[in-house]
Amino acid sequence: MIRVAVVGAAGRMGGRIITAIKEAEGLELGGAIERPGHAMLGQDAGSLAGCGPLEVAIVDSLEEGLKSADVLIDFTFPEVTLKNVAVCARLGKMIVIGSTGFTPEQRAEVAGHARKIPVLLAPNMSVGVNACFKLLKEAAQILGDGFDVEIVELHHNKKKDSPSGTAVRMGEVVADALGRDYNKVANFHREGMCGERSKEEIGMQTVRGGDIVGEHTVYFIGMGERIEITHRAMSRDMFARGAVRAATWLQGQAPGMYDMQDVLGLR
Ligand SMILES: NC(=O)C1=CN([C@@H]2O[C@H](COP(=O)(O)OP(=O)(O)OC[C@H]3O[C@@H](n4cnc5c(N)ncnc54)[C@H](OP(=O)(O)O)[C@@H]3O)[C@@H](O)[C@H]2O)C=CC1
Ligand SMILES: O=C(O)C1=N[C@H](C(=O)O)C[C@H](O)C1
Repeated sequence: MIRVAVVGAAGRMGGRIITAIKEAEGLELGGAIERPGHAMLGQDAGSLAGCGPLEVAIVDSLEEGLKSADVLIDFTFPEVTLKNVAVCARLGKMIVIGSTGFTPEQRAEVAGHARKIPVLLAPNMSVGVNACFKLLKEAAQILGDGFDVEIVELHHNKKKDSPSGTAVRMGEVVADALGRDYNKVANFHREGMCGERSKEEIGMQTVRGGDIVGEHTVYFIGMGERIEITHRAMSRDMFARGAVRAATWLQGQAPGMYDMQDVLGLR
């Protein structure tokens, strides 16, 4: 039995992940962690998630929450995850990271800890989005420099980071395939007399509102024709199932950085 702890247990993703653990074969919830002072501390994590009591109370100490766990699933925020991955490295526990919004420096810090433990970091755990990454690479290679690339993402009004981690990865995949540096060609802002569009830039647009789970469209816009590759998430459950699949896949892996492309055999 693989014992999984969940940090951010009372969050939108935390509850879905706890339910996915309960529904999965060969896994059980080993710990549930929330931030100090959280109103749900002491509550049964399963009851709070809506999947029935699991006899695991939500605690505010990561060390305590990890005592009966082999692997941690972390869907929180970069600053929180950085502290958590350091604790996991110290305790020799594996970690699956779904948090988004990392700077390149923060990603490098996570990778430093991956010298000691297996770390899976993926901005999107869904099979569909990971298939899209492959489709985008191929589309960019076929279409080349003759098509302008624009990326639009839509999310709920509670999302804190922008653009989404998925949109950033889509931009990186397309930029790589076109031989460009994403950090140099991403254009996040057009306003006023900003001039004609450059050939190299990749436009990154963000929409926030209501309860949209997550939608991403990459436009390849040519002269007289346009290709759109879109992924729409209808619920958070496939992200949660992806995270649980990743936690299972990590068992027995050597220390290092992995992502969902490894889990799904898409490398
Ligand atoms: N990789 C993927 O497939 C997906 C990634 N995500 C990402 O997951 C992250 C979380 O998203 P979501 O669930 O919607 O966000 P939520 O805000 O609903 O959940 C985050 C939870 O973490 C808690 N938290 C904050 N600080 C700490 C701390 N120090 N220790 C423990 N828990 C803490 C929050 O508590 P409080 O609210 O009280 O601050 C909250 O309950 C985001 O970065 C999002 O982009 C989301 C969906 C899919
Ligand atoms: O915050 C969210 O909700 C989501 N975040 C991820 C991201 O930033 O890409 C994945 C998904 O789109 C939902």
